[in-house]
Amino acid sequence: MLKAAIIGASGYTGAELAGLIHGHPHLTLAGLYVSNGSQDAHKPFTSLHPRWRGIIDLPLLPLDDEAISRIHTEADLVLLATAHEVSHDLAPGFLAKGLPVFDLSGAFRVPGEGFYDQFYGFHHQYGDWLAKAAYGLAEWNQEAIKAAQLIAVPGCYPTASLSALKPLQQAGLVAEGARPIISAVSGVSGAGRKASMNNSFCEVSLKPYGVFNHRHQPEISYHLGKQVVFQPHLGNFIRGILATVYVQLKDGVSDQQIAAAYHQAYDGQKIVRLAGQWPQINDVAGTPFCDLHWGRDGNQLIVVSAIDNLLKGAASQAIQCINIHQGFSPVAGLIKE
Ligand SMILES: NC(=O)C1=CN([C@@H]2O[C@H](COP(=O)(O)OP(=O)(O)OC[C@H]3O[C@@H](n4cnc5c(N)ncnc54)[C@H](OP(=O)(O)O)[C@@H]3O)[C@@H](O)[C@H]2O)C=CC1
Ligand SMILES: CC(=O)N[C@@H](CCC(=O)OP(=O)(O)O)C(=O)O
Repeated sequence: MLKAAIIGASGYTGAELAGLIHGHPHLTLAGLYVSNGSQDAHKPFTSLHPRWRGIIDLPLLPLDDEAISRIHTEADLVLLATAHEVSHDLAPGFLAKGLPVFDLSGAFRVPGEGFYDQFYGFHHQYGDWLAKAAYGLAEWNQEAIKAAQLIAVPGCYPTASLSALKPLQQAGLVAEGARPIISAVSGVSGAGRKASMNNSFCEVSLKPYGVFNHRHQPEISYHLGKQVVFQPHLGNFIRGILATVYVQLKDGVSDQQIAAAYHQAYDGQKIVRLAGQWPQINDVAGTPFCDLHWGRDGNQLIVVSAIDNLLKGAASQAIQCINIHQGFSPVAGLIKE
């Protein structure tokens, strides 16, 4: 069994990771950590996440110097379920000790001079690690994930969007001049567990946000190799993302070419399902799946992609990355085989 330490374990994605690792055939928990000074330090994990009561009876430990030394000596791998700047600051220390790091934040996803200053509001200090990190889009980057010590698990909207778009782009079916348009709705858990006015129950209402300035637009464009228009919306539900993607096809693209692109990409991949009907959030919430379906009218293609933002959009994709990195079955701990 490999011992996995989770930093940020009281948060929404951290708690999902704890549950997945607890049930994983080859992984065991090597500590659940929160910030040094967290108001939740030393509380039982289950006092915040009672659905794990009687199952994961571990305390939330403060990440002080002693805890960091303990992780260095006792853990086999580290999961960072922390904010971007926190991951940026923490990852290099664990990497320097030789530990593999799986980071759920955006801190190591997109290389490029000035990218973090512009889209994340901080100056990136670790260009060497940024350049070496593998982008953990599990169905697409297996060789890089296997080889890297640092895996940057993609954002939730990028996972839904890239899963829909990459087969078409790889097959060369997308019209040259036109930008694919992604209109996506996320549940409120996408904003994390910390209280804010935006995610308070009485304030949440279906609405757009981040118009022309959301950091996932450049993440999607960079990893697709083509500029996209990306528009997120906040929905009044807890978990899940539904992304509707509008793609202009090249002249002459046949139905068979579209189907072949998706089948070539995903046949044999158990997590991405070609649903055969329009996906809906209820079919994927609480699961590691990404469901896809498409329809066309002439050169206009619409692809719909549905995921659970906390799972395929974060925690279960991190487990897929660990599985690939360690040579386990790619779906170990996620789907019964
Ligand atoms: N929510 C989602 O759907 C997705 C989130 N992500 C990314 O994953 C990361 C985690 O997101 P999410 O789970 O939603 O966030 P939450 O806000 O729910 O949780 C953040 C966690 O980090 C802990 N934390 C904060 N500061 C530190 C610190 N200095 N050292 C150690 N632990 C710290 C918090 O506990 P405390 O403050 O008590 O210390 C808490 O456990 C973020 O980078 C997010 O962008 C990625 C994809 C999807
Ligand atoms: C609803 C909501 O607020 N969603 C988050 C996306 C969360 C996510 O994917 O995480 P990364 O920040 O790690 O990329 C947002 O739009 O910022």
